[in-house]
Amino acid sequence: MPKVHPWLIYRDLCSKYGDILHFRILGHSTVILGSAEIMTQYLDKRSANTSDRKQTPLIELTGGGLNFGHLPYGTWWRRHRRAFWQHFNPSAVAQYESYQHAMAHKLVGDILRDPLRLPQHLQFNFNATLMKLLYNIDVNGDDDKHLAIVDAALSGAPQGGVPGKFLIRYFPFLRYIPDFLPGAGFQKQFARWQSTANALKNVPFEHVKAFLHDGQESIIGRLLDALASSRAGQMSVAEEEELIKNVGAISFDAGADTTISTLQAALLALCLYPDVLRKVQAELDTVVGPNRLPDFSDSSALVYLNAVIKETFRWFNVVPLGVPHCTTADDELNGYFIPKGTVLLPNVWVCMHDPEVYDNPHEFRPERFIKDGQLDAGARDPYEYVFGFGRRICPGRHYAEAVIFINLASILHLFDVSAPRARNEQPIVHEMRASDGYLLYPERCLFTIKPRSAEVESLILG
Ligand code: HEM
Repeated sequence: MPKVHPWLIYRDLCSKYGDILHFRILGHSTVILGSAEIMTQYLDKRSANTSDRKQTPLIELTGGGLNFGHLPYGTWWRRHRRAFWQHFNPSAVAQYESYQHAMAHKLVGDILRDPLRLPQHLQFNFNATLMKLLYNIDVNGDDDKHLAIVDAALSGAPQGGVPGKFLIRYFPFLRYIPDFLPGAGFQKQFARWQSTANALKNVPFEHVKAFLHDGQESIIGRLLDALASSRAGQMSVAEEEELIKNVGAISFDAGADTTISTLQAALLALCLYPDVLRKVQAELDTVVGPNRLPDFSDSSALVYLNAVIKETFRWFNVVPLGVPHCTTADDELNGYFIPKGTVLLPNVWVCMHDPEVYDNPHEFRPERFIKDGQLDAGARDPYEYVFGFGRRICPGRHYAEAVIFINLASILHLFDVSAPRARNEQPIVHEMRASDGYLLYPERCLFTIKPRSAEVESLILG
């Protein structure tokens, strides 16, 4: 399997052999789905048989056991998903808006005080907001112990997804090699990752349990209350608690890197396309005006900003090959036999950069989503692809969209972003490089960020 930008290699192979591409490696079948039509046909419309996940010991070993996104399709996964969705469906997410708005205000204050640490401020904002909503924990500054737990826990799991990084993926018996043998240093690394994942699952959860009867409101508290009032359920208390812990922990594991990476990509795009930045700021000036920060109620009037967000999702796919699905039973797709257990990889990147659908797809051009002054309902909508498919579609998508909207609107209303300049005054060109694993991260993400006017400070500080 190609390790570097595999979506480009699959695109070339698919243009030669068709949009269903089959590989067989060490007895395991993998199918690449190479067009938007085939992804919708197979992963959305036939999701009863295409919603499983391939199991590998690496999930547990790298601490990914807390992420129910890895669970096989079945009752245990469904229960997690139902509990998660209760608190992340559109009307639940709407209840978090006032806190998200307050945290966006804090974010612009942090940027004003210390603009050089923009990526760290974005990370703090995302994790601190979730820590409050999930556990009612107020974090204190960057060196907060709960944030340290999140950071430590998120370092392991993505490593398990790096193709070829650990041979255990292909030879599971290697997991039993004792750690004192030469070459078995990975065992110590696995032990560390599992211990940090356990801390993320347990420490904030125990905090909620300790304060459960003090009338404090939080998502995990509400799930625990529901557990207390339905003791006659089908699951033991231990199972229920395990599920609740996982619902909390996955929000960081699945949500943080994806959302922060998308926000950074939007800012990066606006550095590279200053005309787009000027247009979005003109819109904010008209709709929001100089005397307040943007709010969620401005969203329907901020057509251009919403198009910028859609274009960011299209232009920069954080998960370019989606999260692999897997078939539960033998199947047939357009005349091809698909064995049970086949891994299905949707090449999301290719359908977001299809020149037949998006003219000049490598250009960042939000106008492609606007018609007659409104968002164009006829344009291919990135939200239908970048958040995955069928029964596995990302259940955190409404939360992610809200975070991205309010933070981006607030930053762009108050600050100018541009590429930093080298000593010879030339702008430092940003590079888009894939980080390890299946997540794309804009690397070398450097910005110059400055208040748009002298009034910004008083607006932020009130
Ligand atoms: C830009 C932001 C995000 C993107 C692009 C994104 C994308 C994805 C994708 C592609 C999947 C796999 C879907 C599939 O299997 O077809 C997924 C799964 C998931 N995401 Fe997100 N996500 C984002 C943010 C979030 C946030 C903020 C949360 C939580 C608050 C979240 C929670 C989840 C969960 C729980 C799953 C597992 C679903 C399952 O397997 O049933 N995501 N996401």
